[in-house]
Amino acid sequence: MAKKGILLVNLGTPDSPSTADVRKYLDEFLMDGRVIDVNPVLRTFLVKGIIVPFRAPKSAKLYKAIWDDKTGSPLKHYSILQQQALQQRLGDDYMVELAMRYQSPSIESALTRLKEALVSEIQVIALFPQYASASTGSVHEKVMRIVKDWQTVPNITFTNSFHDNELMIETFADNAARHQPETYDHILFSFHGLPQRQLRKCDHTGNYCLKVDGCCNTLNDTNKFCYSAQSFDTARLIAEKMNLPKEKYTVCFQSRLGNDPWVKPYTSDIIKQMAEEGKKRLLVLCPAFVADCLETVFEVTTEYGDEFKELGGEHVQLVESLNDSPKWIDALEKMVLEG
Ligand SMILES: C=CC1=C(C)c2cc3[nH]c(cc4nc(cc5[nH]c(cc1n2)c(C)c5CCC(=O)O)C(CCC(=O)O)=C4C)c(C)c3C=C
Ligand SMILES: [Fe+2]
Ligand SMILES: [Fe+2]
Repeated sequence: MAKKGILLVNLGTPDSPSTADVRKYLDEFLMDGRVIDVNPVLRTFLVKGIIVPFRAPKSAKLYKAIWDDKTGSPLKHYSILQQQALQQRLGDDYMVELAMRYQSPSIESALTRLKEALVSEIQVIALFPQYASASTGSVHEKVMRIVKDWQTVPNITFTNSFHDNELMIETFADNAARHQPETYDHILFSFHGLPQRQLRKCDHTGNYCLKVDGCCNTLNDTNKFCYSAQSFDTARLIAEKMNLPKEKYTVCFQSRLGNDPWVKPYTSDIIKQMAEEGKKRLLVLCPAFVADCLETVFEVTTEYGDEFKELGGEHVQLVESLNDSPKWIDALEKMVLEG
């Protein structure tokens, strides 16, 4: 019997923390028209002329700080563990491949392996809980661009988002519980940021996102594909699971790039506000990521940790991501079995 193919795709990471490899990674990532969504001439000028030359040496230092001698990039390491654990769970009727949207292993190589194994169908799971054109949308576009040249295109399904997946929500809550949240002054749900322009572009009505007061603080039929609305909803569900009252947590957005306005509130502003309010200990969950990576390990623990201490705070504690927690693998298994 033909196997069913599963393609797990995460964002990607440099092949090594050398400046040359980080430059190559940033170049491929930021030249994606769904990431830096301006016209191609301006994008080429901004990315190749300004952002990459200045950012690559700085980012290489950050990657060196999180690079493990044996396992390399945390993002790739945990992604491999997730793929292996899911393959083991699903058994021989399935073939689970891992790809990265940028750098390696490439989506093209993973799809070729599935094609050569003559899988009966392919389920693509972009490993981003909340939908954004710059993440999930880009993975789906890339897959479609590759298979359009195949003579035989098998049945392919795409998982658009899984921001409210129950087992995923439980895993984040379980991970937080191990840190005794009651011993912290406040809990932050810090999501990866996105330019505001990209939220507006995903609003098919053109008059809701960032136009109506509190537009995306709750999820509804109009904003159900909005990255910000899905993020607020993920945070609400984890908070409910943790029995957190509303006043005990704040949703915020980290990792800005460039000078355009990004989704608010910014994590850096909230860190400052927390210090001004005399809060000393912060517990931070990052539910936009299914694996620990530069944005969690370095940005939250080191950058925000140092910033908070300089402002009078005492400690910023990161809650580890889903990584290879058995319950998260249960969640992936269920996504596959329920199609
Ligand atoms: C959670 C999903 C992600 C979205 C949406 C996203 C959008 C987005 N990102 C940038 C710029 C950068 N992101 C970087 C790292 C990074 N981003 C994500 C996920 C999303 N990005 C992950 C998982 C990572 C970590 C990768 C790793 O190797 O650990 C970086 C590189 C790091 C750095 O140089 O600081 C950049 C740059 C933009 C512009 C954007 C939306 C427009
Ligand atoms: Fe990013
Ligand atoms: Fe929105």
